[in-house]
Amino acid sequence: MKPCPFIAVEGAIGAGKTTLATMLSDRFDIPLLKEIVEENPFLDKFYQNIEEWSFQLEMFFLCNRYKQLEDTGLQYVSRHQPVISDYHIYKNLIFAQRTLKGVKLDKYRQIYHLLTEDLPKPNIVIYIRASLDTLQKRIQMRGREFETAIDPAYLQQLIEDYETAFAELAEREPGTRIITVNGDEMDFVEHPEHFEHIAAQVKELL
Ligand SMILES: Nc1ncnc2c1ncn2[C@@H]1O[C@H](COP(=O)(O)OP(=O)(O)O)[C@@H](O)[C@H]1O
Ligand SMILES: Nc1nc2c(ncn2[C@H]2C[C@H](O)[C@@H](COP(=O)(O)O)O2)c(=O)[nH]1
Repeated sequence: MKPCPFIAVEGAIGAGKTTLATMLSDRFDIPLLKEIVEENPFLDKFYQNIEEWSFQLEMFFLCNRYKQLEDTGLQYVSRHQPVISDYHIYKNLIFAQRTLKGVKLDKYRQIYHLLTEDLPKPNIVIYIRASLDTLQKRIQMRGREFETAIDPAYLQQLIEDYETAFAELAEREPGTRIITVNGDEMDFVEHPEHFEHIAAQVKELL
């Protein structure tokens, strides 16, 4: 018997996670867990001064996701009900390792491992890989005011961090099915056939 699907859609900022997760949720009638972004009180300040605000921001994301995934475990996973989210908890570490240093990073890592060790983990991960150019265009298209301050060098580093992190995840968790989507070529917003191609791969795993 196939395990009950817990699907996470991942990729760097603007890769299309929320868009694709929403489309898949609609297609397969699976409840969607969405990241809360607009109510985040630190994002604006963070992009103005990363060093000053990174610890507060990373802890805020970690605590929010912890609560959401704890609820997900109770509501869906432990009841063998499928669920899809537009993030994987692992992204906390990807970002924190880029934005924190020294003692703060050590403390954060300890808290991260403590909080996440018994959280439900996705068994299907859709990783949208996209170039800097694509991410910048999509971030601009989305038009969030605070993201106009994102430094292209930061975004490029995140792209590389994601690549390393997902290669590590594949090695560490061979049981997790990872579907990699070429986000530069797959325009699942404008081209229905591109979405169908992804949906067919997901359907095989359900
Ligand atoms: N594959 C795609 N092709 C074209 N536009 C896309 C694609 N994926 C997302 N978009 C657009 O890019 C913007 C960012 O997408 P979003 O899903 O919010 O990204 P993320 O959740 O990864 O940050 C949105 O305006 C969305 O409509
Ligand atoms: N420093 C961090 N920033 C994060 C984290 N998760 C999300 N974000 C930022 C990136 C975007 O500006 C915004 C929304 O994220 P999307 O990828 O959904 O566009 O929040 C994090 O853990 N740390």
